[in-house]
Amino acid sequence: MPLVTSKELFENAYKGKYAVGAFNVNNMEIIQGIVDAAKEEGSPIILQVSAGARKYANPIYLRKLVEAAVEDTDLPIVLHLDHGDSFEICKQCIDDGFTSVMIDASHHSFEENIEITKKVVDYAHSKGVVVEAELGRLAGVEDDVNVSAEDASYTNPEQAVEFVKRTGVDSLAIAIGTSHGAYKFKGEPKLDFDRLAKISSLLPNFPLVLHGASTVLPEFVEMCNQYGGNIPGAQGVPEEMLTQAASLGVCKINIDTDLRLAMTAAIRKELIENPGEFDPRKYLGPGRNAIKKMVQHKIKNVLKSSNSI
Ligand SMILES: O=C(CO)COP(=O)(O)O
Ligand SMILES: O=C[C@H](O)COP(=O)(O)O
Ligand SMILES: [Zn+2]
Ligand SMILES: [Zn+2]
Repeated sequence: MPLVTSKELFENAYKGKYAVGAFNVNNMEIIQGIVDAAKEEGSPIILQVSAGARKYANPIYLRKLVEAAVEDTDLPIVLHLDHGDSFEICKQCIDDGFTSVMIDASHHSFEENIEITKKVVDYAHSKGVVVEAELGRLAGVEDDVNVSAEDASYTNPEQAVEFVKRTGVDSLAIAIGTSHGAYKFKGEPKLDFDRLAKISSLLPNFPLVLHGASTVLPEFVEMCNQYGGNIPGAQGVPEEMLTQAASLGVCKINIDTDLRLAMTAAIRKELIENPGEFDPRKYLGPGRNAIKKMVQHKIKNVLKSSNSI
């Protein structure tokens, strides 16, 4: 099966009250770990590429690796641009064969966000590609720009309706208290579920997207710290909150930090326990396994998208 768009995946997810995982990819082992997990769970999957990933791995390599995953597994896989910050990068990815792009003009004014998003939607739709946009601002580090928690603002439900109507966008990332990275909450984790329910009720049958949705699993933070790491006070979104969000119209849940932590923890352990080892396969292999196990757990127990293809 060729790469797919997320249209049908989101329709099914919306009806089934589950979410499709969108995982960030940067190299072969990460792609293989995620895709193996999805294959075992019989789940569709979104592989997303950030501007940073394009810079690190070279866009051609990533695209070819994802094509290899499609050929190898026959799974419904979406190739998605994460946080595209201009029409130009979105167009580049659309022309390169991506089936989905995100235009993140959330740092612009409401009117400018609409204008930029609409331009991407018009081009993408003419090529059969779907578009995700963002309204509201997430706290934390995003797009290489530091947005302080005070500056972050949650999505306005009425504006969300107007935004979707005027842009024709296919899905919308909303801000309800999540943030990118490993330090999401200072005290008790808290998301604005009333706001999510309101947005969802005003936009029936419309897929919402949750960014900054890593849980920062204590198991991996502890393993990193045990084997020479220094990641104190890291905290993410509790898994039950993600499942709850999926039942309220969130059809796409973005996870990157949990991949980073799982892989790093496994590699740290391997290198410390086997100081004489210098074959990269001996530590990248366990890194890939750790990703597979973590993603399989997310798909099965948190996002609940198993056996949905
Ligand atoms: O939203 C994300 C990518 O767009 C990833 O969020 P995390 O940092 O919580 O994994
Ligand atoms: O949204 C942020 C993702 O985690 C991607 O991060 P990155 O820009 O460092 O690749
Ligand atoms: Zn953003
Ligand atoms: Zn994001």
